[in-house]
This record gives sequence, structure tokens and C-alpha cells, in this order.
Amino acid sequence: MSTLLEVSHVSKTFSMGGLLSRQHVQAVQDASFTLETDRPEIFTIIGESGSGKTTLARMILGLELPSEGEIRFRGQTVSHKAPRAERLAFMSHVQPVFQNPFEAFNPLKRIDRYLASTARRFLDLSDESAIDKVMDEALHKVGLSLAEVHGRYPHELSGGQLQRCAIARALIPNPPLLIADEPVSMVDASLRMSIVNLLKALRDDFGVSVIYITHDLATAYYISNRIIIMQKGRIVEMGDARTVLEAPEHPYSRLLKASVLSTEDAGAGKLATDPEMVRVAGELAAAPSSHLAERPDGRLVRVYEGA
Ligand SMILES: Nc1ncnc2c1ncn2[C@@H]1O[C@H](COP(=O)(O)OP(=O)(O)OP(=O)(O)O)[C@@H](O)[C@H]1O
Repeated sequence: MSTLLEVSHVSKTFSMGGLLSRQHVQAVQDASFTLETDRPEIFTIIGESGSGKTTLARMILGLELPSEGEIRFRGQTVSHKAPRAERLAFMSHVQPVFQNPFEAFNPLKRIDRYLASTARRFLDLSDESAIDKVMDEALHKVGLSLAEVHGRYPHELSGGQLQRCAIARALIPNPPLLIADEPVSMVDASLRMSIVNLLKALRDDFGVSVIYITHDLATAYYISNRIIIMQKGRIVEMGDARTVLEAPEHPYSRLLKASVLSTEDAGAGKLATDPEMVRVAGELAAAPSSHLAERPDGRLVRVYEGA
């Protein structure tokens, strides 16, 4: 089995401020995981705001360099400092899908023009009918067609349709990996599931792996094969999504699950999270030395020295 993506002991520290007031933020600490080529999957990264999800995604896309560790795609180190041709080849294989489709598209540019420029750039196509064919194929994968979007501007589509177009754009170079950072959070609630189902179909029908970044446990449970839970830059639990989400072991994972109560619980006035759970999870986040231990069910859980 060959490795598609290998994230190996990756950390990222941001430095801010002047010489005398320098501050360091450890956005990601010692993250490691691997995606295999022959096993397309939805690999979910979940965690509260500021837990390092986007920084990790940006490093995988080569938009940020790790402070420590290494990221390899098909055995080659990912870096935005790679020669242009190498970088373009990498970008055609690992495509991003962003949170807000209205920001991803230029409001003054017709959608088909935008898709066509992606086809020209990544597939080196110049023949108009070949470009139309590639666009139509990519749009069909997301349940649209070129006839439907031809000549239209971003504001003429719904948020859900536009996010589909953004995904179609990402699919044009036929990438084996999509990095989708909160792809449904700006989409109208009624259309959210259609985008989530689309990611699932891309995995099942076209063999595309997706790194799915979200705050949302419900959609994570529904589509993920594996999941990592991040807290303050560190992976605290990782494993099969159902194993982890049905019976989370790390106190922070349990806190995360308990924070998303059903409407039944809310109706019963049970929305408050156990303060003791909050205290324990907060204390552990600050604990300095810890490592991920392997459990018999295959999950990895962060354990703390002395705990
Ligand atoms: N360019 C940067 N310069 C300085 N600090 C940064 C930078 N980017 C991220 N950070 C900090 O790194 C930490 C992790 O941020 P990140 O955006 O990766 O978290 P996140 O889990 O994606 O959050 P959200 O869910 O809100 O998008 C935060 O404390 C953030 O303020």
C-alpha cells in the first residue's frame, strides 16, 4: 500500500510583536498521521476555534512551512518554496475548498470563465471545446452542468450551488486529495447535507480522499472514516470516527461531545456542561509532557505523565 500523505511530527509556532515584546503562539504541536493512496477516506479534523485546524490545513497545502517536522505528498516534501513546475504539479493533486464560496469567486467574473482558467492552468488546455468538456465533467460530478452555470455570475447562484461550483473547480485537475476547511458552515442549513453528501459521493464514486475540517460533530459522525480531535494545537484523540465519537476517551473529546446536546436535552434544560469536565480538560491542555498511547480498539489517546 503506498502513502498519499504523510504528516510527520509537525509543529508550527507563530512569532509576533517586536524584538522586546516578542510573543510565540504554538498553533500546532507534534501532529502525525498518514493517508493511504489505495484507501480513499474522509479524514476529519475537529476542534474548537483556535485549536490549530486551519494552520495544519495550510501546512498540508504548502501555504505555511512547518516550524518542525515534515509533510510529504507521494513521498515528496511539501513546500511553497519548491520550483514553480513542481509546485503547480502538487497544487493540481491537492486542492483546497474554502469556507465561503462567495469569497472564493471573483464577483465580477463569470463562473465558467473562472473554471476555464483553472482548466488552462492545471491541464494546460487551450482548445475551447476541450475546456468545455473538462468543465462539464467536473460540474456533473457535483450535480450541475455547464449549461446550468454558463454565463452566470456568483451572485446569481445560491450559496449551496456556488459551493458546488467551488468543488467542481477543485475537481478539474482530478486531484486525489481535497482539503475542505469548514465547507458547509457558510452554506444555508437546508443545503448543508447536500454538500456533505457530495463529499461522501466523491470518496465513494471517484476515489477522492477529503480532509474535512469542521466544528460540527453531527456531519463528522455521518461522513468520516477517521477523525482527529485537536485541542490547543495538539491531537488529543485519533481513530475510527465511530469508535471515537460514540465513546470518546480523552476528557476534551468527552467535553466536545457533551457540548453538543440533542434538542431533547436542551428542552430538558440540560445545556450546561459539567464544570468539572471543563476544569479537567482545561488543565490537561496546559500539561507539558504527554504522548499518544495506542488502545486495543486502534485509537490513539493523549495520556499525561503522572495521570
Ligand atoms: N498567521 C498567524 N500569525 C499568528 N498567529 C496565528 C496565525 N495563524 C493562526 N494563528 C494562531 O494559531 C492558533 C491556531 O489558529 P487556527 O486558525 O489554526 O485555528 P482553527 O482551529 O482553525 O480555528 P477556527 O476554527 O476559528 O478557524 C490561534 O491561536 C491563532 O490565533
